[in-house]
Amino acid sequence: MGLGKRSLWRLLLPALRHIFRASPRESALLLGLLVLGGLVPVAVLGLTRALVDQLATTLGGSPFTPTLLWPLVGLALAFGLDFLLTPWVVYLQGSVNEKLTARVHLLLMEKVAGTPDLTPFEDPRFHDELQVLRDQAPYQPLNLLVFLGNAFREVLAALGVLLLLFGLAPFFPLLLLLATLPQAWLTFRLQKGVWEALLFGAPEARRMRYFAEVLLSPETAKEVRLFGLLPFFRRRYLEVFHSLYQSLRRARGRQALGTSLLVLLSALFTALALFLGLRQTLLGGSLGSLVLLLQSVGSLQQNLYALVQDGGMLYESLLYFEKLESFLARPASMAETGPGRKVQGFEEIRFEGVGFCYPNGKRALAGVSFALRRGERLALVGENGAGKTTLVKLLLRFYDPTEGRILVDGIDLREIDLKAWRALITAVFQDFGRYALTLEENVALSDPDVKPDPNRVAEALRLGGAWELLQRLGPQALLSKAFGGTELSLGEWQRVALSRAFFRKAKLLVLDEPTASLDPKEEAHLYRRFAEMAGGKTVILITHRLGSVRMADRILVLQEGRLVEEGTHEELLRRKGAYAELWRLQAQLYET
Ligand SMILES: Nc1ncnc2c1ncn2[C@@H]1O[C@H](COP(=O)(O)OP(=O)(O)OP(=O)(O)O)[C@@H](O)[C@H]1O
Repeated sequence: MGLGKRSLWRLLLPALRHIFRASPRESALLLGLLVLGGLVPVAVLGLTRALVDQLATTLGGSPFTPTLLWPLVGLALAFGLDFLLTPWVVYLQGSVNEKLTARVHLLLMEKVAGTPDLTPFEDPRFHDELQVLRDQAPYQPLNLLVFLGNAFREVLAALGVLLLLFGLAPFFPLLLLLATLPQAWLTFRLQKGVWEALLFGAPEARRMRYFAEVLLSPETAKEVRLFGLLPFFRRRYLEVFHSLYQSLRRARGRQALGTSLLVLLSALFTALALFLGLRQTLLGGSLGSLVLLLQSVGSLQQNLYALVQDGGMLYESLLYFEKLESFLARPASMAETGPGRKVQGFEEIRFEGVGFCYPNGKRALAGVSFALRRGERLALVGENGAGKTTLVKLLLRFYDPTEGRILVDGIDLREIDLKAWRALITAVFQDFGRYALTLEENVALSDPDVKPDPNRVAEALRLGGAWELLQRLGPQALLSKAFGGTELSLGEWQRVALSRAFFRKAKLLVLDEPTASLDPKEEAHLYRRFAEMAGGKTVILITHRLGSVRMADRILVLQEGRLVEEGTHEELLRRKGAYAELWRLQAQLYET
C-alpha cells in the first residue's frame, strides 16, 4: 500500500493535534462515544452467537429462561445504545467542526497578516496554496471529523469481528483482509490523484474565481455594465472551468473504474473465504458459530468496504491538513536579525547605494543615496514607474534592499526592531483601505491598541479634511453600503484615509499621492493644515502635482529607479533639468 504506517501517522498526528487544540473537552468526549459505537457491532455479533447457541440447547423449552433472556436484553441494549449515540456523535462533530473551522481560518489569518513583509505576495505558489486552503477551509474540517469518526468506528468494529472470527477459523479473517488490501491501496492512490488535481488546478481555480469576482463585485460593476462585459468574463470563466473540470473528472473516473474492478476481485476472495469457513464449521462447529460466520461475512465485508471508502475521503482531508501544516511552516521571507534594537526616534535616515529588484526580477531602484533629517519635508517626484512607491516600501521595510543599505542614525534598518520602527511611521498609501467599519473605527485603526478618544478622532478628522463628514454622519456611521451603512465618494474616502494617518502619533509621515482624489480647494486647505500639523514631524510626500511639492524643503527626482536630481523647487528650476521639464509641461496645461 502506498500509504505506509509511518506516513499515516505523519498525516494523522497534525490533524489530531488541530482537532484536540480546537476543542479539547468535546474532542475527548467524541472519541469516547466513537469507541463505544465501534464496540456495538462486535457486541451484537457476540450476543447473537450466544443467543443462537442457547436457542439450540433449549429448543422446545420456555422462552423466558434466564440463559436466553440475558443475550436478548444485551442485544436490545446494544441496538438502543447505537441509536442513542448517533445524535450525540453528530452534535459533537458539529460543535468540534465549528471550532476547528474557526481555528483553521484564524491560523491562516495569523500566518498571512502576521508576515511582516510583502514578499510572499510576489510568489504565485503562495497565492495558489492559500486559495486551496481558503476554499476548502469550510468543509475539510467537517470531512476530517466525519470520516475520521467513521473510519475509527469501522476499524474498531472490523477488528472486533476479525478477532471473534479468528477463534473460529483463523484463515477466514486473513482472507477477508487480503481481499480488501488491493482495493484500499487503489482508493488511497486515486484519492491522492484527485487531491493533486485539485492542488495543481489551483492557478486555474484562482483565475475562475477572479473572473467570477469581476462580474460579482461592486468595484467593477460600472465597467461591466457600460462595456457589456458579462459574455466576455462568462466565456473566460467557462474556458477555465472546462479544462479544470476535465482533469478532475478524469481523476474521479479512474477512481470509480478502479474501485469497480477491485470490488469483483474482493468478491472472489470473499466467496472463497465463505466456502472454506462454512466447510470447517459444518465439520464440527456449533450452530451459533455458523450464524456468527454467516452474519459476519456480510457485516465485515460491508464494514471493510465502508472503511476503504471513508478512509479514502479521510485521506483527502489529511492531505489538506498536511498542506495547512506546510503552509504555516513556510519560512519567513525576511532575513531574521535577532531581537532588534528598539528605537524611539531618529535624527537622520540615510539611503546608501540602495538598489532593489522585485522577486520577479524587475529592477525598480538602483544606486539611490540621500539623507533625510528629522523635521525635514521631502518630496519625491518622477514619472509613473520611476520607483517612488518602491523607495517608501523599503523605508517601511515591506521589503529589504537587494543592494546597499538604509541607515537610521548609523544603524542598518535590518538591525532595528521592526515593530518599534513602524510605530514611528504613519502613512497614506495610494491604494488606501476602505473598511466596512464606523467612521470612528476607520480613523482610530491606525492606533488599534487604545480605546479611541472622541476628541482625538475629531481632531484627526479635522486635519484630514473630514470635519464636515463627521458633522453630517456622526462618528458611529457605518461606512459600507453592503452592510446597510453609508457609501462615501472616493474623495471622501481619501479624507478618511488621511485622518487615519493623522490619528497615529508618529514621527515620520509618508504621503503617497494623498490628494489624487481631492478637489483643488481641499488640496490647498490640506497643504495649509500640513504646515500647521507637520511642525517637528518628518514628511515624505509623493505626488505628481508639482504645485504642491513647493511646500517641501527638498525635492528628489527619480527616473527609471535612479535619483537624478535633488534640491529645492527654485534650485531645480534653475538647473533646467528633468524637474524643470516636468514643471514646464504641467504649467503649459494651465496656460493654454
Ligand atoms: N510587486 C511588484 N513586482 C514587480 N514589479 C513591481 C512591483 N511593484 C512595482 N513594480 C515595478 O517597479 C517599478 C517601480 O514601481 P513604483 O510603484 O515604485 O513606481 P512609482 O514611481 O511609484 O509609480 P507611480 O507614479 O505610477 O505610482 C515599476 O516599473 C513597476 O512596474
